Amino acid sequence: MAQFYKPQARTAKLQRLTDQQVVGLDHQGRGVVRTAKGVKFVPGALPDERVTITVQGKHDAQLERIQTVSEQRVTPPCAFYEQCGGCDLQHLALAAQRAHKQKVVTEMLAKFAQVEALQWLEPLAGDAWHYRRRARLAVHYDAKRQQFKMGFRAPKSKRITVIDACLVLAESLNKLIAPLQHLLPQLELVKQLGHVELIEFEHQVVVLLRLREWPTASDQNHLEQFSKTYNVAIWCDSEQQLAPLSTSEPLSYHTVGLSIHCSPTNFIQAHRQLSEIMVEQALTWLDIQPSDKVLELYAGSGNFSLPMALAGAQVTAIEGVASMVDQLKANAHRAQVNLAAFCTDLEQSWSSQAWSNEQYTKVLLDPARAGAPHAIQEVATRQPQRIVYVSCAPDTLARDAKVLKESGYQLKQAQVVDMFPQTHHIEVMTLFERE
Ligand SMILES: C[S@@+](CC[C@H](N)C(=O)[O-])C[C@H]1O[C@@H](n2cnc3c(N)ncnc32)[C@H](O)[C@@H]1O
Repeated sequence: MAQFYKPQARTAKLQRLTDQQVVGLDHQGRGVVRTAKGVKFVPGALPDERVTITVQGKHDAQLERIQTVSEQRVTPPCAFYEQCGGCDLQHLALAAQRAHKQKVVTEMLAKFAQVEALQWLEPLAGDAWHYRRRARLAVHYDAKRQQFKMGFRAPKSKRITVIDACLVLAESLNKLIAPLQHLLPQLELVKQLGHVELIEFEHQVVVLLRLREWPTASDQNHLEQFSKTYNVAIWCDSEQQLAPLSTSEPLSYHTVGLSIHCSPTNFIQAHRQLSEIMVEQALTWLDIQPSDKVLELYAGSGNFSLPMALAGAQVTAIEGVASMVDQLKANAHRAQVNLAAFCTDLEQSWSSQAWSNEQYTKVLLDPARAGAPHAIQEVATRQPQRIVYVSCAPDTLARDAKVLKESGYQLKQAQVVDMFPQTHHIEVMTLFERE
């Protein structure tokens, strides 16, 4: 029989390093340690601490022991903190979290764009606990063992950390977790459940079940009962349809000056207080006048565009998801404001888009984490007076800020929005003006 050479499986050697100095925090909230063998990133470690670490790869290391504890270290109050991948900065005092976020943005702007803000405003801050109005819970059902798991993913893993409460979720959502853990394994649909979303709207809390098929009559009865007991609307999103199982109040969220109707699958800003405060700040920075023609990019269902139109500007809103553009148009019609909305992929050439030939005085953009690599070039060539760029990723903001700087814009103001307390995620607003 032919024999083949089989290389031995390589087992990574774990190296333990004691008494290491933590010199900073990176943009993912990990402690930075400079060892003789290069920089290592250590989740859980804080600047000014001396620590023992186990090196786990070229750049990764695990925190084993803290010899000297930072004055900024606090005890994480969440029982699942060690296993859950959700909040990775609970061990850092809140003021230090905010200062760290501002530092990360400052450094990225300097390093990648050679841009410095003329003025940093104090972070926009709200509740630091029970603030999140939307959560997606991962689920897994092991049919053999009849074991159901629902929770958040563990750090850097597909493993689910089962939870019965979450300290950053709005109370209206938090109180549903334990009852859902009890209900869902009893239903037939548990075998085909993709995930569960909990969303707090203005007048209605929604439990959204992602399924392959519509629930059976028996499951519908159980869910109906749950809906009455906990005063929530159950929505199902199957391959065939997205609809509430029974009656649901119209779904809406409040922004400056009006309520915006939306669907449970539409994007809404995470923090239940800060979304509206952030919109107010954008309106102030843009200094909206009735003579303004404003272009809003990545507009969602109109969180910024509708208040700008209510303030009297002529607004053109662009969004890539058709259902959100439909919502935006319906909301504009309801509010009787001067607003045009178009469904366009902003990362494709704008040359065939009639709306792009208009002259705009001001631009607001709020892209997803990928930023706006193409759109920012298009904006820069049009030379609006003011640009407000809202970002949830400082690295792509810095990349796009470089384009604005090279096109004659100055970064006048910047402000961290503490949209995701207890996590390393950063939201920041910036105001650019033509020099
Ligand atoms: C961070 S959300 C902001 C939504 C809105 N500004 C708000 O406050 O609710 C980003 C939005 O950009 C949209 N989007 C992402 N990539 C896009 C693209 N290439 N073209 C157009 N829209 C896009 C998403 O669908 C999402 O609605």
